[in-house]
Amino acid sequence: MSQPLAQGLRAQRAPAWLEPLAGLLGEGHLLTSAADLWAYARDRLPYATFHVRDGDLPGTLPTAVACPGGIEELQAVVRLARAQGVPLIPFGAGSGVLGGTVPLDHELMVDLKRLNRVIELNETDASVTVQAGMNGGQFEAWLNDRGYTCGHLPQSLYMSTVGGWAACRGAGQNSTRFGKIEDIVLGLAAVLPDGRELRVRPVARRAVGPSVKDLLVGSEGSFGIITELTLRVWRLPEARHGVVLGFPSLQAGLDALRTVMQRELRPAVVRLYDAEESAQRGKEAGIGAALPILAILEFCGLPRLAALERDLALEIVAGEGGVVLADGPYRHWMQHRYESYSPQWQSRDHFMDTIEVTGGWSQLPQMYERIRDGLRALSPGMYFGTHWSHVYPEGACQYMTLRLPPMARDEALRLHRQAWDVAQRVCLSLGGSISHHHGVGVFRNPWLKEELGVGLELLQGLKDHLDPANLFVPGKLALRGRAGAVDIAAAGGTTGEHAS
Ligand SMILES: Cc1cc2nc3c(=O)[nH]c(=O)nc-3n(C[C@H](O)[C@H](O)[C@H](O)COP(=O)(O)OP(=O)(O)OC[C@H]3O[C@@H](n4cnc5c(N)ncnc54)[C@H](O)[C@@H]3O)c2cc1C
Repeated sequence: MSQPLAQGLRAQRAPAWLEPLAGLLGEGHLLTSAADLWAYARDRLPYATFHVRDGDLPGTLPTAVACPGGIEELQAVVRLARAQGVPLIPFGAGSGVLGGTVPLDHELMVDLKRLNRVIELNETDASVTVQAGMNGGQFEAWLNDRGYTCGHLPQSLYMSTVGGWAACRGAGQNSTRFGKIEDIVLGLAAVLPDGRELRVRPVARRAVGPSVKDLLVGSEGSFGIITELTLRVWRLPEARHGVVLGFPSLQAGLDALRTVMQRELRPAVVRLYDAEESAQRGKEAGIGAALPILAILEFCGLPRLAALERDLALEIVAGEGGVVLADGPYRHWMQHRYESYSPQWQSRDHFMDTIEVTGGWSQLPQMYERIRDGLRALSPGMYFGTHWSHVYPEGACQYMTLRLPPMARDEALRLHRQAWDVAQRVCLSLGGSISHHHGVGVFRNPWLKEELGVGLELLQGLKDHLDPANLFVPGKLALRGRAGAVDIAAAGGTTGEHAS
C-alpha cells in the first residue's frame, strides 16, 4: 500500500482488513491510489460513461483493488472478505456493458488478470484448459499459433478475459457455427463465497441432475469466482468463403437466413442489416432502392465442404430474391471486426448505447418494428439501426444501436432509460428474451423479474444459500442489494420493478 486511501473510502472499514489483505497479496498487488480506484469505478456501461465524462461516478469508488496471483491467494482473499464482511466484485477486463463491475457500495475489486496461463491443450479431446483472467486476444493467438481456435471471437476479444466471457454468457461473432460460450465451456473451477473450490470436470456430456456448470456460466460473479475453464477447440479453418448479399426487403433477408439455418447449413458469420445500417455499409457494393437490405455470410472449414455449404445457401438466397454483391463490405467488416465504435460518438457528447435481445423468427419482424416505432415516438432525433447476427433454426439475436444527439445530460438520461424500457418491454410482450449475450449487470435489473418470473426466486434462494452475507457482487443480476448501496435503476427513474 504505497498510496493514501482515496476519498470515498469508508474509514471504519479500512483498519479492519486492508493491512492483512495487503500482507497476503504481497508488494504491489493491492491498489488503493485515487487513480486506481477511479479506474475501477466503471465498466463500459454507457450510463457510466455519460457520468464519467462529466467527472461524476456512476456508483461509488471501490475501497481497494486486490490482484491475487494464484487460486490459493484468491481463496485467502475470499476467506478474509467473508470473515470481515467485505463485499467484493470479481473484475476481468471491465469491458462489460451492463455495469456488472460498477461498485455500488465501496466493494473490494478482485482483479483476476494475474491468473493468465494456458494450463493444457488436449489435442485428443479437442479441449483447452485456461485460467480465467487470461486476455481473450492473447488466448486466441496462443491457440492460433498451434493451429486451433476456440471459436469464441467477440468484438471485444482484445479487451475482455476468458472468465468474463463465461461469467456474462457471451457470444462471439462466429457463434452461429461454434456456439455461444455456454456451448463451448466443457468444465470449470470456481471459488465459492465460503472460499471452497468448486470443480466441474470437463466431459463431453453428463446426466447427473441439473447442470452445476450452468449455475456458474452467466452468474456474473454472484455465485462464485471462475478461476479456470476448459473450452472446446477446433482446427483453424482451411478455407473461408465470405459473401455479400443484397435483398429486396428485410422480410426476404430474414426468411433467407431462417431457411439457411433450418436446412442445417452452418455459416460461421451471419449479419443481416436493416435499411438504416445497410445504407451506411453497402452503397458502394450496390445497396439502393431495389436492394435496400445488406447481408454478410461466411462459411469456413474444409475447403470442399465450406464451398458446398456456401453454394447451397446461395440457392436459398436466390429463392428469396437475394443477389450476390461485390465483397467490399465483407472485407471491411473482417478488417474492423474487433474495433469499438462507441468512443467516437461518446467523446462528441452523443449518448450512444446498444441493446441486444433474442426473438423467434415469428416474433422478430414485429419486435423490430414496434421497438423502432416506439423509439421514434419517444425522440424523433434518435438514431436507431439494427442488425441480426447469432442466428439459430429457432430465431436470432436482434442487436440495436441507439444514439441521441448532444443535449442536456438529465434529458438524455431520461430518454435513454425510456428507450431501454420500450425495447425491453416490447421484447417481453412478444415472448422474446431481454438479453442474448451482454448479460444483466445492474442496468437490466428492472426487467429481470418479468423475464424470469418464479425463476428469479430460485436464483435468489441459491444466492442466499451460497452467500448468506451477500458479499459477492451484491445488487447485480437483479438479486438483493445491500442497504444504503447506490440504486442505479432508481437514479435513472425507470418504471420497472426492482427485485430488492
Ligand atoms: C466494444 C465492445 C464490444 C463488445 N462485444 C461483445 C461481443 O461481441 N460479444 C459479447 O458477448 N460481449 C461483448 N461485449 C461485452 C463484454 O466485452 C463481454 O461481456 C465480456 O465477456 C466481458 O468480459 P470482461 O473480462 O471484460 O468482464 P468484466 O467486464 O470485467 O466483468 C463482467 C461481469 O462478469 C464478472 N466476472 C468477470 N470475470 C469473472 C470471473 N472470472 N468469475 C466470475 N465473475 C466474473 C464481473 O464481476 C462482472 O459482473 C462488448 C463490449 C464492448 C465494450
